[in-house]
Amino acid sequence: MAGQLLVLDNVTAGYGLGDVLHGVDLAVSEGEVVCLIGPNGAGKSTVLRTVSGLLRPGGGRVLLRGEPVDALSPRERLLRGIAHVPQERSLFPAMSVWDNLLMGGHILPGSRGGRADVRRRADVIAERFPIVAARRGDAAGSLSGGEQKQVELARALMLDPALMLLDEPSIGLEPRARHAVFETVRSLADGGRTILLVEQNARSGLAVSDRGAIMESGRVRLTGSGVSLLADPRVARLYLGAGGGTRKEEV
Ligand SMILES: Nc1ncnc2c1ncn2[C@@H]1O[C@H](COP(=O)(O)OP(=O)(O)OP(=O)(O)O)[C@@H](O)[C@H]1O
Repeated sequence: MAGQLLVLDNVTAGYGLGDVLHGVDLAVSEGEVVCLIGPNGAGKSTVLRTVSGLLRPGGGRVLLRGEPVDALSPRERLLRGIAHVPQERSLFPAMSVWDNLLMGGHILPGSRGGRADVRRRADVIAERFPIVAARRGDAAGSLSGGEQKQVELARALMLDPALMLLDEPSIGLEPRARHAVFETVRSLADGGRTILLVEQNARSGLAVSDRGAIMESGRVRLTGSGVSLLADPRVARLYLGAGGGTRKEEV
């Protein structure tokens, strides 16, 4: 299909004790936001790791713009535009917010990586993330979890990535910070960013996504538009909380 940025074709992968992914097929088009949902242990984070290169697939292919990237290192994939924001905190806590942001750009090769270019890009991004401007000199570790997540998202944007992989960005955050994360994802989506998102807050995740993909036991079982999955009674019963009502922990 034209415009497909990322394709996973029959991908198998695991951590040495047998496969966790048992033939994952998934495609993400340019400019599309796709949300992976499913029970704990279904393999959602593992899918993101096979895309960013933290894990090599045992079988199948991962294609970026039609070219296999399976053999590339995480760094090489980053340079091709795949930015992974992991679930766990990933800022350097003793470094300032600003230096953390600049770190996001230093991998840029050649002239794109010139210090002035990196600073200019950081200035542009700081305008979009008020927390970066407000706390730029503070140690990143002194920020709340939600604020750190915003800085992580800002840092990932330093490379102007072709594809953002966001692993449960709302997990563990209090409601206001969770809301802010979904607002950020929505504004990235509105700006045309291509995103593969993993979310436990399935309702909120699907609401900011063009499409959802439901994973179970290492396979994608069902895909559909975010709107259609939200309206599907089986999906509502299994993944969105009984009766389709908004669960307390959701935005
Ligand atoms: N580093 C690892 N080493 C060994 N096994 C792992 C590792 N990471 C994940 N697993 C196992 O792989 C399986 C899938 O985990 P994964 O984190 O991809 O699931 P998930 O769908 O993202 O679920 P969750 O919402 O719980 O994170 C689980 O059985 C998990 O225990």
